[in-house]
Amino acid sequence: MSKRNKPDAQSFKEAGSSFRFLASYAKPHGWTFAGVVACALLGIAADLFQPYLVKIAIDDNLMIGKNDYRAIVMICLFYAGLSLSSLFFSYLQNNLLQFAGQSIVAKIRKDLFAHIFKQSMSYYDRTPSGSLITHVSSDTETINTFFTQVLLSLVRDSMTLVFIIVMMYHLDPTLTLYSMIVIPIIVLIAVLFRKYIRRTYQYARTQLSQMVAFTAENLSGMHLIQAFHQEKEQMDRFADKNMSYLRANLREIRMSVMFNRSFDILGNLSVAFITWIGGIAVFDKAIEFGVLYAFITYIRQFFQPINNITQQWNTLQSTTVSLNRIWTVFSAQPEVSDKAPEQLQPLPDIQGEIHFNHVHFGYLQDSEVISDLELHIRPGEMIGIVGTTGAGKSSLISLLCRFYDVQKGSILLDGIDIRDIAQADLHRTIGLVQQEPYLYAGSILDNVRMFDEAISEEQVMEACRLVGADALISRMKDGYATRISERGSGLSAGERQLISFARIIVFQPKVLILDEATANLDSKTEQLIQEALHIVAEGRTTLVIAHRISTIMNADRIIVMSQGRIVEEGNHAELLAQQGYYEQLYLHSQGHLAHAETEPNRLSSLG
Ligand SMILES: Nc1ncnc2c1ncn2[C@@H]1O[C@H](COP(=O)(O)OP(=O)(O)OP(=O)(O)O)[C@@H](O)[C@H]1O
Repeated sequence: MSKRNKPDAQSFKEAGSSFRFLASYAKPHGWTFAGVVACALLGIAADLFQPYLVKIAIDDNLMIGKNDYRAIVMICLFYAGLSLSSLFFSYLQNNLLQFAGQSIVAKIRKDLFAHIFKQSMSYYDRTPSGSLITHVSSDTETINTFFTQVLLSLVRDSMTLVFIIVMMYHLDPTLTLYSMIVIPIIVLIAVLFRKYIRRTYQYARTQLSQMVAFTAENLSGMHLIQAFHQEKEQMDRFADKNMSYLRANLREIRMSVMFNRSFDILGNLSVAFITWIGGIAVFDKAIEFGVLYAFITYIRQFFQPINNITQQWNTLQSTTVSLNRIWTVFSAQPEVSDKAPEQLQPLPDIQGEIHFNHVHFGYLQDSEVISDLELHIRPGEMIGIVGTTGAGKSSLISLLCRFYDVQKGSILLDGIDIRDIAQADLHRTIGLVQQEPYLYAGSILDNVRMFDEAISEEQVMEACRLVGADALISRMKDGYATRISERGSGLSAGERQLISFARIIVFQPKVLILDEATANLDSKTEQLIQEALHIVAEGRTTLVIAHRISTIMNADRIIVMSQGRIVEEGNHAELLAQQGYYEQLYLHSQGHLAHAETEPNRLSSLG
């Protein structure tokens, strides 16, 4: 075995941990599994007693010319009874196992979804959403197959094997020993194929997950793809991935077929071998004919469970792979987490004072995007944030929302370090409106109150009236009950924005953040949004990131950022008077490009 393929202690440890994790989910269903084992035992006994009944009929009746019709009829009735009981127990066993398997998987899926939700933004930065979809959907489904197929086969078929060996030994120990010659060959074939099947299976799963991830990414970026006429390129890339998955699947199937056929051949050879050895024994009168008949029936039945167990090998491989992937998700600890409850500070009546206290932050080690940033915001103040692309404006907001933790320095809300506040409390205090507000598939009413039934329809209508969205909602076919589809398609950018403003009014956060909220709007809609913004910002500390200077011209204070630092600060008039970067941005936004270009390009040379 090459060094690369050698399972190291770590991989055994991981497989052990993930199966222990699965066992913890299976534990509450212990009694159901006990029921499954009991049903399997009774079903197998009913099955395996049947050849023995025929042996009794042959050796104790037919072969000795007893001609006891009553005994033959009784044997036949008993035989039929055993068949029916076997059917009944197998039905019961399947149902119990399905119940346990489905319940376990539903619980894992629920916990997995909750665990993914707990992760910090950095986790989503490095984990493609497509792979998370695969974990929640198909990986959990594989675990279900493990319970309903693999476990069923392991329980039922391994018990069948033991029963058959016991019955064969009872009939004739010598023939049993001859039959057992095949066992080392079976082990050899299993070991030989094991390594290859595992590798091909893992490869196929990786191809599938790449294809799903690619599909998910394309669906979320569909606007961009169509706008840039990227359909053909994306189709070609998809076709490549699809083809790789097809090839990987075919390779895996080829391996499985070879594996299964090897067992069939082995089974047929064993029957021929036993017929030969057993036939000689019958000629020599060493055994009775009925014994040989029962023996051949058992040896045929002997290969069935072995074949079943080995057929489950693929599923076992896939379960290991899926389980490891799910386990990896469960092992991920959120980088941003709440302190112990006793260390958390309660949020009293928040005033909305914010202090960025010499904050340093970078997404990657040794690459700061916020450098020693110091900013003090008074309660109720409206702050405009402008700056060049990549200056760190959105990162600053992400830090305030605690999507990431600062690396040095601190952020204080009313004097409390936000790391000492429960995230749920912090997020209730801060309202975030983004350039593309997220809307759920549902009614307008539910979108404004975010499915919180405690918020009445009147409150929602009042909020919409305040931000000027009421008139447009009333014009819609079903008013507030109008259903909007995923991400709010069917509504204009301005309408989506107004709905997200109404949300702010309803949830009453003390701090309001608008991240480029008016960037996508035409000037008429922007005017509408500006008016709504003034209403929404009333009595709240407000931070507005804007590309258009017009959005923040009236802010109490404007900060200009570049390369993670504040380079200018003041109100609109003060900043213009400084004739610095702000003035340049202002001239750009006013369309005075010619003037701006005569100036040295100070914005891009900042830092
Ligand atoms: N999730 C992320 N992972 C790694 N780097 C990031 C991430 N988000 C932003 N950055 C980088 O951090 C820097 C600051 O980005 P940020 O989005 O804060 O700038 P910005 O001022 O909001 O820019 P824009 O006006 O273009 O939105 C940029 O260099 C950007 O590439």
